[in-house]
Amino acid sequence: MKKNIAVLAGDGIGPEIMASAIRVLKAGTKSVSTEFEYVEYPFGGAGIDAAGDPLPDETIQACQEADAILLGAIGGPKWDQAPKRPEQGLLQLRKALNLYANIRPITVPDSLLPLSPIKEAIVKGTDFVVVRELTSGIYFGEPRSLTDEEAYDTNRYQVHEIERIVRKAFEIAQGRQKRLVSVDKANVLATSKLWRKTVERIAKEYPDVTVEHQYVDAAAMLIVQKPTTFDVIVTENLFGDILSDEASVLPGTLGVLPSASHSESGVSLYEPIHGSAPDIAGKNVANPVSMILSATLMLRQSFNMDDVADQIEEACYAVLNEGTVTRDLGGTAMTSEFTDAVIEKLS
Ligand SMILES: NC(=O)c1ccc[n+]([C@@H]2O[C@H](COP(=O)([O-])OP(=O)(O)OC[C@H]3O[C@@H](n4cnc5c(N)ncnc54)[C@H](O)[C@@H]3O)[C@@H](O)[C@H]2O)c1
Ligand SMILES: CC(C)[C@H](C(=O)O)[C@@H](O)C(=O)O
Ligand SMILES: [Mg+2]
Repeated sequence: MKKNIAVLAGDGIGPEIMASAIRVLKAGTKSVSTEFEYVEYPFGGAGIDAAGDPLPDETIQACQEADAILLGAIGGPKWDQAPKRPEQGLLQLRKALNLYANIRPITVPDSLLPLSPIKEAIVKGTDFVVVRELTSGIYFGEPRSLTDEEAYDTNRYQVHEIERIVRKAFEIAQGRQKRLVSVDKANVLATSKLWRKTVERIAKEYPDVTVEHQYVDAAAMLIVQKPTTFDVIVTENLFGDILSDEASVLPGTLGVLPSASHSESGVSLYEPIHGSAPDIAGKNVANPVSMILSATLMLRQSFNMDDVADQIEEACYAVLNEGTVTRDLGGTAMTSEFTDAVIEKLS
């Protein structure tokens, strides 16, 4: 059996961490019967440079036909003034593929406890999932306007968009600790009032899951104050973006956090939660764990290959445990050295 993986390495550290993840994937899957074919397509700033568009036609078509998509990261100062920025290409891709459910697991493996900036007593055992709505809300709402005098965006949610992400979160909670926290700003926002009402209604379909509502400002505090109290968090697009970056303080770096994005029935996309890190790009110092773990999410969620995913994850954690860590975690390992060490564990 052959699986076609569309590879969108993107910009900045994207190509560096993608090269690492693909090397690890090749090592981890070398003795399985499934054959993986990795084909690169231009995307983001690299898409603008190659084809004048952050999401060239060839790229979107290849993504639609692929068995899974691996995405590195996009963006950077080079394209900040471009008529269509790399970030627009990313939003367009998510929308075109209907990737409404962005799953962001936040874990702090024991190997990272000594490196976390937060006290071990607080952070030990952190293991929760942010279920972020990804194709609606203020990112996509119309009208929007920008002049020198005034600017506005529109936060809009239709009830069916809330229903499907909330159901997804309940299903994920059912497979975990059965505790769901819905994060909103229902004391102020109309969208959040509809969100909360919808969660209350859908909750009746999942009586085995306990539900709590938190305002986003309080949730932002609790994530770093009592991270182990969370199991599954469901929230709208913008809040999910912000809270998941905040949660990277728990493991100590954005460089270890992966994500998976799913539609109702089409292809899924796997990408780190962080960006292209222009400040460290091209230096072989980026932490590739976020991309490697995104690849393991692909193995699990698109191909049911839990065994290989387990082996790769264990290899990563073993290497971290030995103190081979990149600069973001206070170490000196280069991206390629870390990758070599993971591959050695797999062989
Ligand atoms: N999904 C995406 O492709 C995505 C996500 C977020 C931001 N962006 C874009 O990336 C560009 C840079 O944004 P930013 O600087 O605000 O955020 P960023 O996530 O790129 O970087 C924030 C900080 O985290 C560090 N960091 C991120 N990933 C790392 C890794 N793997 N290893 C080590 N350190 C890492 C960076 O060096 C930087 O100090 C912008 O153009 C932004 O729009 C893209
Ligand atoms: C680059 C940007 C559009 C994107 C987002 O806000 O969704 C990023 O921050 C992310 O988290 O993937
Ligand atoms: Mg983000």
